[in-house]
Parts: sequence; structure tokens; C-alpha cells
Amino acid sequence: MIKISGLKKVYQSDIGDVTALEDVNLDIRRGEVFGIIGSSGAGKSTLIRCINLLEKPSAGKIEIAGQDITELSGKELILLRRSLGMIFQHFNLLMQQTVADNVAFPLEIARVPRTEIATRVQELLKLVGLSEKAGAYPAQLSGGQKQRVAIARALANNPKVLLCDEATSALDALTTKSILALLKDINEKLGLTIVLITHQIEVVKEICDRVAVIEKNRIVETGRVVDILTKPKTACTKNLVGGDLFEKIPKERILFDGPQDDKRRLKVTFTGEAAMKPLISYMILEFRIYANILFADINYLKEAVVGELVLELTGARDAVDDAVRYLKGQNLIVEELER
Ligand SMILES: Nc1ncnc2c1ncn2[C@@H]1O[C@H](COP(=O)(O)OP(=O)(O)OP(=O)(O)O)[C@@H](O)[C@H]1O
Repeated sequence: MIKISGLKKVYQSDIGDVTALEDVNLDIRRGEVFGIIGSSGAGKSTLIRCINLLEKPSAGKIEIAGQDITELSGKELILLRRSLGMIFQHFNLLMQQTVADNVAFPLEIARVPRTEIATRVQELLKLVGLSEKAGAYPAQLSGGQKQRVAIARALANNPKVLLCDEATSALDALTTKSILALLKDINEKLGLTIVLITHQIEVVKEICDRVAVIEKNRIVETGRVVDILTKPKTACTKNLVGGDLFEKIPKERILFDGPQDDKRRLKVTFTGEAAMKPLISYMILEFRIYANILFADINYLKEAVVGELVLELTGARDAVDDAVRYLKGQNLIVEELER
């Protein structure tokens, strides 16, 4: 659906050239929810703005549905923009216009007949759950409601792709969940391809099928969300996915003061079928050891369940060793936390 090859973007500024993107290659499939995650300044906004030519790439190719868009101008560019909806962190609504007028705006620009506009606005407001707010002004709405209006407006011209620029970053956790649920619903109902950029891993876990990690203007890895979470390849990805256990548990709880023969501490990550099996209970009974759970977390991703456990195993030394060997032989990712 969207194929990006060798994309480069250099900004000319007073302090000289700033390279915001370097050799970016991505292949985003039709109908998927694709996340681009990275920390501040990594190049996320530049990348999403290049996809709809709000920024002109310095080099490289962006193909949408087989058409190279980088050379488009005039009428073709207008038509391209119409086929790509976009929502923003701060909603960008017209504050002096009602909700209905905000949603009608892109339809008016596209010269859709008035009677059709009224029907379409009603449909869109129904889709985002805001039918009762048609006559309200943005200032009378909550952040979540404003983003719903922005989503309705972005969908007005039946785009093929919805681009989301940090769309939930200004919202609280509960509202974020409801907006993500709406995006998921729209993706499923309309088969719309969604590309979203974010610095929040929670957003990726909640709705993305695949994700690309961007660091210092380059894509450092791309993959299924479950793979990025369980097998991050770079230190940057580890940081972004919360691989640093010490952010979750106080360091002194999981590191030993000195060598301990009869104790081992493990971080166990499990996914797929392994998540459904009572492996820990089996291990305790079979090897007659104690397992103290220091930390446990489970993520329900779109297509997988990923669990994380930090265990302290104690008992007779051989038994503990056997238990660790047993766990390592299962379909689990087992990491020893310093012995
Ligand atoms: N108009 C501009 N002129 C010059 N440099 C720019 C411009 N816009 C962005 N940059 C620079 O390009 C780099 C990438 O910025 P970009 O906004 O794309 O990153 P980001 O990942 O979206 O960051 P954030 O999450 O903080 O918004 C940064 O070094 C930034 O300072």
C-alpha cells in the first residue's frame, strides 16, 4: 500500500542543514495498523509529514498504491491529500465553527453537493459517537471528543489511509484507550490502512499489527509487535518497549549482594501457547523448589499474548539448576538476572 525507499529529508535552517531522515525504507500493507515509534527528535513527524507531502522529501521514493507521489503537484497533489486523512496531537479544529461544520469543511473544499454533505456529516458523527454534539463548538468538548471530531473530519472524503501524528499524546490514559478502540473499529469496519507515529509503547501494544522503530533519523528495526516486544534487537528498542526491568522493580529487589548457590533469579518472557500452560506450577512440583514471583505482567496484543515474569527460585542447588534447565527447554525466553 505504502512503499518507502531510500527516503531522505534534510531541513535547511539558519544553523545549517539538519538531516531529519536518512535512508528510510518501509513497506506498509493495505489494511494494517502500522506504528512508527521513536523518542523525541528521532524523525517521526517528518516521516509522517513526508507521506502526505506536507514535507517534500530531499531524496527517495514514496509509492502509494503503486504511484510514486514525490513528483506530484497541482491537481494530482490535491487528489492525493484527499485520499490520505490525517489527525494530530492537538486536534487542529476550527474553533469558531461547530462540530458539524468542522466535519463538513473538507467536503465543501471537495465541492460535494450540500445535501450530500449533510447526510455524510451525520453518518460520520454517528461513526465516532458524537451525533448529539453536531451543534457544539470545539471549546465545549473534552480532548477525547475533539479528537473524535478530528477523526470524523479526516474520514470525510473516504481516504484510503489515515495518518495519525501522536494522536493520543495529549489525552489521559482512559481517553487514549477509547480513541484507540475507535481507530481499531474504523480499521476493521472500513478496512482503512492506519499509520500512526507515537512515543508511547502502550499505543503500539493496543492496536498495531506491525511497528517500525526509528532512532536518530533511521529505521533501526521493523516487525510484528509481538517480536519487537519479546526479541528487541537494539538497545533503543529495548528502552522503548520497557525492557529495562529496573524501571519496574527496585534494583535491590532483583540483584544479589554476593554469590548465592541455592538461589537464581530469572526473567521469563512467554508468548503463544506457552502462555496457556501451567509451566511454573509443573516446575515447582516436579523439582520441589520454591518460586517467588517478584514481578508479573501480561500484555494482550492484537494477535498475541505476551507475559513477563521475574522469578526467584530457591531450594537444593541441583534442583534449582534442573528447574532452570527445564524452563530453558520450554518455548520461553529465559534470561538470568546476574548470579
Ligand atoms: N522545520 C524544521 N527545520 C529544521 N529542523 C527541523 C525542522 N523540523 C524538524 N527538524 C529537526 O529534524 C529532526 C527530526 O524532527 P521530528 O520533529 O521529525 O522528530 P520527532 O521524532 O517527531 O520528535 P518529537 O517527538 O519531539 O516531535 C530534529 O532534529 C528536529 O530538530
